[in-house]
Amino acid sequence: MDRPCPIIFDLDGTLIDSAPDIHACVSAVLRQYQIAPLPLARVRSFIGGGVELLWTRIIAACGIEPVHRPALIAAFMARYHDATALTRLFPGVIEAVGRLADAGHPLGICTNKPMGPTRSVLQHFALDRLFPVVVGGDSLPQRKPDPAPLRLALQMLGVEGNAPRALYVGDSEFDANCAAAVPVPFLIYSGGYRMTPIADLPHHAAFDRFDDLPGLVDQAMAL
Ligand SMILES: O=C(O)COP(=O)(O)O
Ligand SMILES: [Mg+2]
Repeated sequence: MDRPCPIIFDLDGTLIDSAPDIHACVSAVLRQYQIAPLPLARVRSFIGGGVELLWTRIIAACGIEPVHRPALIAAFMARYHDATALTRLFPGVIEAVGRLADAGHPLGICTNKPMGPTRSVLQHFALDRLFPVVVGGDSLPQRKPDPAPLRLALQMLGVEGNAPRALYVGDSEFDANCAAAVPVPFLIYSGGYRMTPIADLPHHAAFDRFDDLPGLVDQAMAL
């Protein structure tokens, strides 16, 4: 590698499979309100835009009176802030991220997940030491696909400029459109929570296995 390249990662659906924990927290809150739970796949399809959008979608899907929204979100956050029991790293994540860190690439996280649960889950998997920069869904008024959170993460890693030399790695429509708006090249992980075909999303390259990520990074940097 000639020069290190800052690499920012999305979290839910990219590094971690957190949908089972998010689903469990949602189900517990719905049960509290005597509302029938939604299947895991349905809740998974609602993840990506952060907690506010998640609950907008749940409220619409379950036909809940919008007046309950603040109480539902508060009850959800009380469970979500340290929900890690059902969350797993995607296969090969630790090895791939470790290799990129060892190669000297500055690493960061830009997620729409709020900072509380983000910090909990990074600590739980001992990933906090690998990611000196973390921007969460409540770090700024804007969330992905707005480019502001990713621009902030890049700035915190010392990257400046209108089309910075950096990479974003994510799984969803929110990530693809955010990276295109910055703009930075986007590497999409196919195993996450995306609902749109990869071909319909702006991206530089796609990967199915984290073992392939370090090689893809080298290729992207050679451009
Ligand atoms: O919490 C969400 O809805 C999405 O989080 P992500 O940005 O890490 O995918
Ligand atoms: Mg994601």
